Amino acid sequence: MTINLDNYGLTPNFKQAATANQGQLARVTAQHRNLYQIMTETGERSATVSGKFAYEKADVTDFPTVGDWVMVDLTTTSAVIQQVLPRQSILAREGVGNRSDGQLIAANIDTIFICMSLNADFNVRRIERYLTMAWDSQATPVIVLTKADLCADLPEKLASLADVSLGVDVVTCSAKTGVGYDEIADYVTTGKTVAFIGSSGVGKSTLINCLIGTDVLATKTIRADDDKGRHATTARQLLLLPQGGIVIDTPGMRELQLYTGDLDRTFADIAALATECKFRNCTHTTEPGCAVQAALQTGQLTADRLASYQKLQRELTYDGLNSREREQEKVNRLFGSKNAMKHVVRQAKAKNRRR
Ligand SMILES: Nc1nc2c(ncn2[C@@H]2O[C@H](COP(=O)(O)OP(=O)(O)OP(=O)(O)O)[C@@H](O)[C@H]2O)c(=O)[nH]1
Ligand SMILES: [Zn+2]
Repeated sequence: MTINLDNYGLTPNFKQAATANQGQLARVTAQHRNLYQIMTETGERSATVSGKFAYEKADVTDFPTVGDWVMVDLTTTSAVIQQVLPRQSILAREGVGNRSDGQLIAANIDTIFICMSLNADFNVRRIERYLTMAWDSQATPVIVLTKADLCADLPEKLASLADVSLGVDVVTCSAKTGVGYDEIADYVTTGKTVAFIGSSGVGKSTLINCLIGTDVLATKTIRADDDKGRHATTARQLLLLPQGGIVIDTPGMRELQLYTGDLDRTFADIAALATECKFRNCTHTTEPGCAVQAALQTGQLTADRLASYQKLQRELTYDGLNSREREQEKVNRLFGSKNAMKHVVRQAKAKNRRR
């Protein structure tokens, strides 16, 4: 059996990168802890990483994830992954517990569909968070508004989104009426890899099933009283669509949290205003000559959007820092710097002595 890896998203860039390495090219289609499923030119295989690889790679982000292009040794009884080719895009989430490193969700995605339903789930601020993450992954985001059939005020919702979507395509769809599905399918052409993110129950499985043409993924009716029942999809998957195109759908994809983000891209309006501020390190709070505050006064910028920007900025500053650095960052935020804090502490002590 010969598999045409082009259908699995192989591009000239990855082919080129592969020539510099030994072994066969393959794409990771699933991951179950340390065991990987890979698609090679001769079919699907199970694989593990080489001992050398595991020994040399310190960071979890160095290990393969679904969507990665890898170099494998297929001459041994069980296939061995020796190298991960440089990624064109990578989606990651915040580390669990006290691990500060990220957890990889998927690699080499072309388009990320940010799904949000037009009824209860609709939340412009949440779209902002997803957009920040999507831009940071290097994949192109597309906003998909689902369940249009349940929405009575579409023009208002679209208007409220306009300030946030900034150049991002917005597709409105409904599984009930079929509207918008062709538009979504247009992004998923042969060799293109896509992923769907968004809250539980917004209709991601419904969309994917529609693209596949069968009910490969079980859609779930949400029951508020049964939290466990909602996470029925367990295996990591990379699915080839019958009409061409690839969908990556992993459990991690479904519960994305903000890990890193390209704030200036998501908030291009605020970034542009900030260049007009008098001080280059302006925090846009109380500084004189602040263009962001000025825009707030004129109504050009809403207080909600600025608050959302500042909240994300705080989260991003804390991300990637260890606990001591986080503490330092809090001190900086409260007192400006450690010296300033010492100054405050000295003053307080002096004041106590005077009493
Ligand atoms: N009215 C309406 N219902 C929809 C639409 N799309 C999906 N649903 C329903 O919404 C429910 C949840 O859909 P799913 O596709 O399972 O949602 P999901 O985003 O995959 O959920 P998770 O797997 O938990 O992440 C199901 O009962 C679907 O039938 C739509 O366009 N209109
Ligand atoms: Zn400012």
